[in-house]
Amino acid sequence: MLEGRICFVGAGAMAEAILCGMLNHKIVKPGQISVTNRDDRFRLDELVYNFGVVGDSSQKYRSIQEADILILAMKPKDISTALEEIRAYTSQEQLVISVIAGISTKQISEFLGHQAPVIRTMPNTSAIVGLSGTGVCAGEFAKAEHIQVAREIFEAIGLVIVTDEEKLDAITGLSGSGPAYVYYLVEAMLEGGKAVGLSEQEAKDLILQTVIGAANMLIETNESPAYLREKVTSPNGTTQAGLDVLKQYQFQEAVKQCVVRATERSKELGAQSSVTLKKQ
Ligand SMILES: NC(=O)C1=CN([C@@H]2O[C@H](COP(=O)(O)OP(=O)(O)OC[C@H]3O[C@@H](n4cnc5c(N)ncnc54)[C@H](O)[C@@H]3O)[C@@H](O)[C@H]2O)C=CC1
Ligand SMILES: O=C(O)[C@@H]1CCC=N1
Repeated sequence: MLEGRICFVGAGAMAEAILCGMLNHKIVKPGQISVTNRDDRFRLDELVYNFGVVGDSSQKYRSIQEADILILAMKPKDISTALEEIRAYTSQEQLVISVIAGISTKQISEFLGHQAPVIRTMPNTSAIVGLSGTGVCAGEFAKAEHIQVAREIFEAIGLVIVTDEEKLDAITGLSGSGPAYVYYLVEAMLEGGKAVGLSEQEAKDLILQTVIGAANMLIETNESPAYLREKVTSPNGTTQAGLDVLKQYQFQEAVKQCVVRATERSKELGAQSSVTLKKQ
């Protein structure tokens, strides 16, 4: 169990995924968690109703002030306004954990204007089912004990890799955004299944089992994806015919460039926020 109070600043999809994962894994009680956002009290009511957390918009600053851990979960474009509004209610005694794409620990410290320990993370929405892959790194003022707290939170919602901050943009482009790439593939396979005469339900059931089966094969056999692919591919068989079409459309290069571009975008989001900070 984690001790103390946790306050989410930003109460959208990612905040919900993390708090849902933490509660499912019972590392905190609902009463330890507060949720705050800019001004949408209906959204807070929804989280209070669904999870039993604390979400009284009239107590926003008090929730922030009384928190031991602040989890920053607003969009990168909103961080400067958000921290400008709340920084007077934050202190160096608090641990600040960010899930925001592209924003460095140094930028967060500059926005806060004090030396609170900052941990930058990049989870993904599979946190809801306890299967996030999360990259975690420490900022200048964070110590091993702070990494340990972040590890405890994010291990409750999946796998954690503690790493250097220079890798966080890459983790954002690979596994932060990664679930969307897999869903996109599933969408395409659904269309394929329907094009060859399966019903939507038949195609969906078979695709999901195929994705789960392939993921489990990768984990349990510890074989490379290339080796496992070759085992499926009989010479001149059906898989070979299908993969030839993927090659024709440069599937592997497209996916590689997708990760590269998403990583670049993470860096751009950070750079855009620095510009906002300088203008203040
Ligand atoms: N959705 C995803 O798959 C992932 C998102 N992230 C990161 O998580 C962060 C949040 O993303 P989502 O939850 O998807 O966004 P969202 O749009 O669902 O939620 C954003 C929340 O921030 C709040 N907010 C906006 N301005 C604010 C302000 N000035 N003060 C306080 N709260 C404010 C909004 O009211 C909303 O509750 C982003 O920075 C994103 O980069 C990280 C990993 C995965
Ligand atoms: O698309 C985004 O910017 C966020 C960050 C990682 C996943 N979603």
